[in-house]
Amino acid sequence: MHELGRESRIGGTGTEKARAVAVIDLSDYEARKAEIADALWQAATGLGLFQVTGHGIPLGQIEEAFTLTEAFFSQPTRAKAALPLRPGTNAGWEFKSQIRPSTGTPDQKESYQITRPKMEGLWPDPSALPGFRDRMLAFERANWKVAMRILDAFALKLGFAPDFFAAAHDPESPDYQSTLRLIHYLPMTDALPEDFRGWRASAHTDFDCLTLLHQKTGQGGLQIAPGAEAETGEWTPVEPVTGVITCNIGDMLMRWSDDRLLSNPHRVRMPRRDEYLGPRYSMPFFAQANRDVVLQGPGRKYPPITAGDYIAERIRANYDALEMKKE
Ligand SMILES: O=C(O)CCC(=O)C(=O)O
Ligand SMILES: [Fe+2]
Repeated sequence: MHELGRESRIGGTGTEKARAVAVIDLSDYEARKAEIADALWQAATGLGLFQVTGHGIPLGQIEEAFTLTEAFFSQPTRAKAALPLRPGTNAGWEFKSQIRPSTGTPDQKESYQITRPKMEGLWPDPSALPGFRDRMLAFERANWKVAMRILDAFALKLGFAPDFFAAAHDPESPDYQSTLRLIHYLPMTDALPEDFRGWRASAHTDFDCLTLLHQKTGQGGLQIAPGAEAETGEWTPVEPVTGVITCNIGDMLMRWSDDRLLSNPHRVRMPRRDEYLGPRYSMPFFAQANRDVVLQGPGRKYPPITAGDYIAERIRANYDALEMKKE
């Protein structure tokens, strides 16, 4: 698949290049829909990444989710290992197991993923983390609502009916495959010189339609490179601000929009020795159409494929690229 060919060419270090990242206010959405849709479209067809404010998720709810995330990862390894990532799903805990074709090295992180229909037996012990399950499910739903609002603006521009994307991401369906991922990037306080050479998350594009990423003020490192610039290596830093949601287009929506909305490579670099060396926490929500939904763009540029088959193909292509790297 062509997305993968690109991913395996973008693993170099590159340079930094400042570019404006659009910050779009979503408040008073119904009354300002046309104007907001214009701003979202412009950003999503350009850099493929933008930030939103006025999204309706209270700051207190985001901060509470970060606090629960830190509490989750501070549990003993044995408690987390009892909730292992289930193969073929985005549900459960993993430690340094995500290897990207861009570098062939594991991301220096642990993560815990919540995908509604796949969580049986994968919730932490409520006596260790009271309220975790209910609060995280409420946070997941709050993110879903923001994602559906943004996707609705794209539907308007693409000529799809209102609520087209909400139906495609129906959370009550057993085929629901949108995911809230909690991430803990390891601290670098006691790191050896060679540890600074790796990546917290090496360059990749997301598989989904739209990613909503929560970052924390002071815990930076995210960079994006639009289009061909990933290959020439000019990466733009994205400022982390607690409460501001960073959004990027994923491969599924790029295909579904006949390549009009752009899924661009991004990565999380290691801190430099003179920067903040503590842990980094982030919480991306991946809006990914339900498995049974058929993806077909308005201009029919690509043959129809179900979202389930599309993801399976992407996972297989990633695996093959990694096998080639080993040879
Ligand atoms: O943690 C971040 O800032 C980005 C994470 C990311 O790109 C991903 O998990 O796909
Ligand atoms: Fe990503």
